[in-house]
Amino acid sequence: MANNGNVSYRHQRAVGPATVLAIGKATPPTAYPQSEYPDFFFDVTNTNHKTDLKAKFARICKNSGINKRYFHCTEEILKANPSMCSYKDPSLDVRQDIAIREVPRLAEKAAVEALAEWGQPRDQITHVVFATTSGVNMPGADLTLTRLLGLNPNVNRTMLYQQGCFGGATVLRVAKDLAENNKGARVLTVVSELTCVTFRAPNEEHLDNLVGSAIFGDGASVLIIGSDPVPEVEKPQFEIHWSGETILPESDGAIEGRLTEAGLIFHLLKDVPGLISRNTLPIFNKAIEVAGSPGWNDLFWCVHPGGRAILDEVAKTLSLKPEKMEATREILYNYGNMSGASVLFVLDQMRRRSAEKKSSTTGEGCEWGLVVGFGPGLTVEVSVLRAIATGH
Ligand SMILES: CC(=O)CC(=O)SCCNC(=O)CCNC(=O)[C@H](O)C(C)(C)COP(=O)(O)OP(=O)(O)OC[C@H]1O[C@@H](n2cnc3c(N)ncnc32)[C@H](O)[C@@H]1OP(=O)(O)O
Repeated sequence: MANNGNVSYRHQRAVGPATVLAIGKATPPTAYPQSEYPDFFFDVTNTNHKTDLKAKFARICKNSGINKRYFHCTEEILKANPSMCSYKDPSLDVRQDIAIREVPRLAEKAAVEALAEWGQPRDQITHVVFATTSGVNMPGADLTLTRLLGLNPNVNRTMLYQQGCFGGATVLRVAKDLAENNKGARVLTVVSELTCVTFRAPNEEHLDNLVGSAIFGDGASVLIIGSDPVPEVEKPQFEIHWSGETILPESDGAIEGRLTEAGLIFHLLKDVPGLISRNTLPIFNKAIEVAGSPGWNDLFWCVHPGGRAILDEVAKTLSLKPEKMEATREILYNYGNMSGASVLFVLDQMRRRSAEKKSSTTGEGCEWGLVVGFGPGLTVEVSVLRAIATGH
């Protein structure tokens, strides 16, 4: 009897590792140049009289490594919702109204791109894993997206709210387990983030909010993940060989968010870059064992572009060559920090750069690479990916 049970379990599982079969991404249509953002931000929040604060904000924007960001909340939307433009007026209802409607819509845009690349019928999607830190409701954004896309109502859904910025790596971990443990599974893996929940006026007493206002942006990314790709039909981009997460020591309160009547209020300690760079070696070392522990510069790197200083510190600690962070810095430059969606934009950038440069693998010539997310906890979440040979 026991043997029969084992055999039946084995048949339910896939043979090979989970693979990334397609990647789609989306932003709202309106881009805001970072050089013009201080004027926009202080105008729309009626705070131009705070000249010192504005000068400091302009300095932070200039040093952010960001060229532009995309926002759903245009001047018109913000002016129509003045409570969002105050520092802490009650505004949760207004913010929730926007997030509940727009988070799945932005995800839909990214999903349509991913589904087109994948090229298979939508009813072959067996699972949806959806993460967002932007709003919360029942039933969740996963159900709305399932309806918007016309997926099978029997699709197995997992909704992850309030993961913060490590959500992009969490969805990879969850999708990997689903794909490998359910033969034939095709997992629509989604992160969609909007700053409508955090946008607020600047305040001298809350300088970490000022930093957030200089770096956060809107975006959604969707991956299709499955094991045992159908030869000649599905085109795997990366294999996922290991995923895990850790809580960094002595990091309580370093990144926090609290959902309040005034929306989501963020707190960031100044030492976030130091805390991350000083404490991530153990999880990186553990992760790369699966790849035979190659050198840091032998890997390709997809890091959550949380802030320029974090990337600088991580690169310095690991003595990474400048090119190792280029894909990550390009996403920071072109989109800012889109919370959990960002690191999956970086993964897309990695394969695009590899194609443009005719690299021998989808990881710019490297066989192995890391996807690194971090966020509240401080939590660091890592996946080890194996790139696919391109034939060049
Ligand atoms: C949401 C999630 O779950 C996950 C996330 O991604 S959370 C976001 C994580 N990102 C961060 O924490 C940002 C890390 N910081 C940075 O990248 C850089 O500080 C920056 C790009 C924002 C600015 O860089 P910079 O201008 O070169 O220099 P830096 O000295 O660091 O900061 C500029 C000013 O902001 C202040 N500042 C920076 N971080 C601050 C913080 N967390 N709280 C309060 N003040 C802060 C500095 O004290 C400094 O003030 P002065 O000008 O008065 O000296």
